[in-house]
Amino acid sequence: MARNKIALIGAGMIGGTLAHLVGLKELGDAVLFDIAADPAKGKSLDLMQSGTVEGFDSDLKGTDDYADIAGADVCIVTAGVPRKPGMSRDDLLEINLKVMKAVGEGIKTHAPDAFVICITNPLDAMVWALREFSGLPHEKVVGMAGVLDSARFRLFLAQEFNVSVEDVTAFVLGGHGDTMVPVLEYSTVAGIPVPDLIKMGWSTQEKMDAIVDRTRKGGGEIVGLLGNGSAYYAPASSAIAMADSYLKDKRRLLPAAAWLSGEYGESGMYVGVPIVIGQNGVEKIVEIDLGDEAKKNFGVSVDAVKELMDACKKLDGSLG
Ligand SMILES: NC(=O)c1ccc[n+]([C@@H]2O[C@H](COP(=O)([O-])OP(=O)(O)OC[C@H]3O[C@@H](n4cnc5c(N)ncnc54)[C@H](O)[C@@H]3O)[C@@H](O)[C@H]2O)c1
Ligand SMILES: O=C(O)C[C@H](O)C(=O)O
Repeated sequence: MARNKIALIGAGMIGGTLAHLVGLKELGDAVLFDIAADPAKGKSLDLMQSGTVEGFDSDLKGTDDYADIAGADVCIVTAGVPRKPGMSRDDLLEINLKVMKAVGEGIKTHAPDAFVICITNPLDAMVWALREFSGLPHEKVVGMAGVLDSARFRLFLAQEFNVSVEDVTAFVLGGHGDTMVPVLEYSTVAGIPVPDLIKMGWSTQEKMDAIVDRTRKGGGEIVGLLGNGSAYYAPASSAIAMADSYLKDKRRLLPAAAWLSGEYGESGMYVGVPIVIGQNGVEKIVEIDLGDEAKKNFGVSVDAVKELMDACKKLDGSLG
């Protein structure tokens, strides 16, 4: 049986970490595509040499030739630039939109059957633009952010309740920006809803509010500490969880930016919602019943994404 082929478009900090996880988890072979070919080739060699020690046989190839991604089962897109301290993700829009055009056309020509996971920021507008430029079916193009934001939310909740992260479930919905919506009423410890845990005296609403706030600012906290670039370990793990669900038809229910056509009262846009990922890509969009506050916050977040889409349309007439 042929191995899976995973194309990593962008071989920077997340791209390299993705390639390492592909090897360590024996998910298949990977192509590391980057406009900077030599660093991509160097990273690939270094990673394959780590495979000698770790005992994985993935073929990892660095390249700047789109022809090398032909036949990819999955493309994970991190090409572009990350933010620096003091910047918002939205400040990356103009430069990364141009990158999405080149990447979308490359995927359209060379890997039109792939399941595409976009990571590049500002995420919801970039995955929308990437889908437009690539012309791939909407159910085969998704954005990674919700798994990462929810992972942060789960970690902070696990630390507050002093329990294993394994037992904490939580959703962050909406756009991947300052308006994202961590949903406390759907967060649980081993199935016990967080609001019930507060009633039981395990924590307080004030502490939960602080955790929600820290989650919303979770990317910026790391950008500030790193000083030059943004998070990459957790983003890579999050995208691999999505790729794994697709490749193994696991049908995991994960929050991700997906194309809406009527769900949550919205159409013609990408935003973070719970989806089931299986062999066909987005198998289902799950419409959970949001409380009044979460619904209002989700609306604010949707409007913020729409503003970014409008900005993209002004910058590139073909998106009109
Ligand atoms: N969605 C999320 O949750 C999330 C999380 C973390 C980072 N990000 C975003 O992911 C992106 C990548 O982050 P990173 O830390 O890997 O950055 P990085 O700078 O380390 O890597 C980006 C790579 O893209 C390459 N590149 C630039 N233009 C290209 C093009 N036209 N074609 C191919 N490659 C190109 C660069 O040479 C570089 O190697 C950033 O936009 C960042 O904001 C998103
Ligand atoms: O914060 C960033 O700029 C990177 C990413 O979106 C994150 O949330 O870590």
